Amino acid sequence: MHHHHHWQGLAPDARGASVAMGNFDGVHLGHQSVIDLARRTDIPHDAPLGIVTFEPHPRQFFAPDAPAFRLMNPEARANRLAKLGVRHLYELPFDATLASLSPEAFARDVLANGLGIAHVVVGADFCFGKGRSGTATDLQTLGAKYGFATTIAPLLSVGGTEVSSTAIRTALAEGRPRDAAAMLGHWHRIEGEVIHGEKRGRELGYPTANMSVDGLHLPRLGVYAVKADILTGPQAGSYMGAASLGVRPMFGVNRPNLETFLFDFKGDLYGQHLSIAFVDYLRPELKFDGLDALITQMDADCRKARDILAAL
Ligand SMILES: Cc1cc2nc3c(=O)[nH]c(=O)nc-3n(C[C@H](O)[C@H](O)[C@H](O)COP(=O)(O)O)c2cc1C
Ligand SMILES: Nc1ncnc2c1ncn2[C@@H]1O[C@H](COP(=O)(O)OP(=O)(O)O)[C@@H](O)[C@H]1O
Repeated sequence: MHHHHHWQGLAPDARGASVAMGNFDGVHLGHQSVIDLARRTDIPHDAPLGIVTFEPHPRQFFAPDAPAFRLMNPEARANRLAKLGVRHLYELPFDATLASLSPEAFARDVLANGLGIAHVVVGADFCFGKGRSGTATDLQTLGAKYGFATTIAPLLSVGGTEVSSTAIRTALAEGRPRDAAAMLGHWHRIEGEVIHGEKRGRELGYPTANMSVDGLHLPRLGVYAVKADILTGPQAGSYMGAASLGVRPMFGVNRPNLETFLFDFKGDLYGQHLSIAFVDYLRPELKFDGLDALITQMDADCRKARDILAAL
């Protein structure tokens, strides 16, 4: 995967390319259809498939203090896109200059003259340019004027709900990870490095690999049945587990994090990269009357999670 961060310096590989454009937060089924259309469209130069996206997410740029809403961090997004065969990722730095471009200036200066793309695919709800004033059909009109083809991908529905990053956020916030997965086309995952915690898990008989969830949209806080993939290190592989997403009310008020106990695993995970897939919501976090009660409940959580995961 090649990352290209600057459009003004010209990214030569985008000359004649077919690109999919959007925020791709979550890389859900709608995004996958946009990418498929970009891939399938014959283009004269046989240029590799590209993505044009924005970093930071435009919403983050306009409301930096709003609650974190991203489904995945930029690294996880890049990894997921790479798995779909994307070779070139054009991450346009979303700043005051880019935000102030009119739809026409964006199409002309960024897409046509800057990147030099031959073909762009966007979802039907794509908006662009100052004040989000340009629509997908405006892009088509501007493409005809400045020399690139535009394909508009229809929106998808799953189970009667239009697939969108917003609908996925809602499903996750309501503790419905399977509904989110149906729209994503894959399990919702949180990926990151294992960090040090309070060293309390091992005392309880449940060591937990801790991960930061800062900057991410939070699924409903509580205990989940999860699939856990160790991505790096000598013990890389797939495991099942039970995880707690939250503030650990047993132990005071803490910053939310994700703590995963991996079944049938022994070893050192500090510094390794983990990908945790949310499969089922089991229960809210609770403040128990003593550690024994917590441990008894964790035993029950793990039995339940094993049953659920064995049935996948
Ligand atoms: C399956 C499971 C269930 C948990 N349930 C709760 C809970 O109900 N209340 C709570 O305060 N913490 C809960 N925790 C979080 C533990 O408090 C936390 O993992 C433990 O304190 C270890 O922290 P440490 O990794 O920082 O040492 C749970 C953890 C797991 C793995
Ligand atoms: N089955 C397991 N699941 C999760 N972590 C494990 C497991 N076995 C060993 N570990 C190790 O133990 C650490 C967690 O132990 P814990 O006492 O909770 O420490 P911390 O508070 O630093 O998270 C993990 O980061 C990992 O290195």
